[in-house]
Amino acid sequence: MITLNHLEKKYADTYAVKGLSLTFPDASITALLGPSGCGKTTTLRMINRLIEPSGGQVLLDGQDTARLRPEVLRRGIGYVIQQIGLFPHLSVAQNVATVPDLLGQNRSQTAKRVDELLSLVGLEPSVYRSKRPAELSGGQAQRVGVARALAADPPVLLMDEPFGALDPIARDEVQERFLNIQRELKKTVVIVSHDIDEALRMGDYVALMRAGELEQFGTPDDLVRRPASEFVRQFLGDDANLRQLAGVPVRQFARSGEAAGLPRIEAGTNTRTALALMLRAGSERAAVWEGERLLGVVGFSDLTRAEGSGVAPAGSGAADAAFATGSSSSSPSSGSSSSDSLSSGRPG
Ligand SMILES: Nc1ncnc2c1ncn2[C@@H]1O[C@H](COP(=O)(O)OP(=O)(O)OP(=O)(O)O)[C@@H](O)[C@H]1O
Repeated sequence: MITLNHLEKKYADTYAVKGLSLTFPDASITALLGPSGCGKTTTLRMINRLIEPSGGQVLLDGQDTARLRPEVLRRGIGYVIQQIGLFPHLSVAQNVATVPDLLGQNRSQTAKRVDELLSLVGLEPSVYRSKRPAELSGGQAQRVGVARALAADPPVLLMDEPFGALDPIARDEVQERFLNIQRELKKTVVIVSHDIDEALRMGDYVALMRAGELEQFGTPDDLVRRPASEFVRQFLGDDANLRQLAGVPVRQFARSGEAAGLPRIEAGTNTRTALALMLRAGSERAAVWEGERLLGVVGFSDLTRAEGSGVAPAGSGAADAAFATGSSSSSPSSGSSSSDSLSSGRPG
């Protein structure tokens, strides 16, 4: 658990971060969100002591990080940044293995782990392990960066706009992959973002900052439905409900029911996309699968009446708007069934 205790950073007579007290819950993703210059990166870099605080404390599992040697501290903290900084002269595999190699870990075990991690981030090891960074696309390089940060198996992962350089489609995919990885690895993750969609989608919790201070901490639902101030409401914008719906995986709506013959939908598919896919398939219900495991079924009306779930408030229009992003000319009961479009909707 990471706790910030009246954390401060002052440059000359201006505070970049001021009196920040906040706990990042274990095994969860917390998004640090806020306008440019509000102190997100400074906060993140005070956690791994790339920036030394001017006041206050960072506690890691109750221990004051100021008392640890920075290099010892950083061994337990992965760090992913937008400019990934892969070593150009090393292969992808060597880049991922940087920390395990530094720590003198067993070579063959490391090689196995590197392959596992490359597969996890969606890079086929046999294709990518020998490539040089210059041969990768931006998105592939960022995946290698994530794999490298995970290679040392740190309990804590700090990510500073890790997907910022990606185009929207690639970003969607890498975010989804990361969420899948996180469901398995359950790291304590702090992710800096100024992208509201990303924060609402990725964050189990969101810490919204303003001018170096904390404006609100809560679940995405808290911020969207119970904004603590006019600033929060305005920052999230009028379409916050719709955005949140876009960030909610359809697994949240899966319930027991007869799944035989229903088109398949991957559990990680976001609700807005799920609605569009069901429309396209002309099916009012779909079976929700998590890989090989059937989670249950979901009905069109469950998604369009998301208000009951605490996802979108009644009368928000969120569900209607989500509906319209699909195929607005067809109705759920029209059109031919195409389970292919459902099952190929999103990587599981
Ligand atoms: N080395 C420095 N010297 C002086 N001021 C600094 C320094 N580093 C950051 N600042 C100031 O501290 C404030 C917070 O910066 P920080 O980079 O943490 O913001 P941010 O929220 O991450 O912004 P962005 O989203 O634009 O990256 C800014 O006003 C910035 O100008």
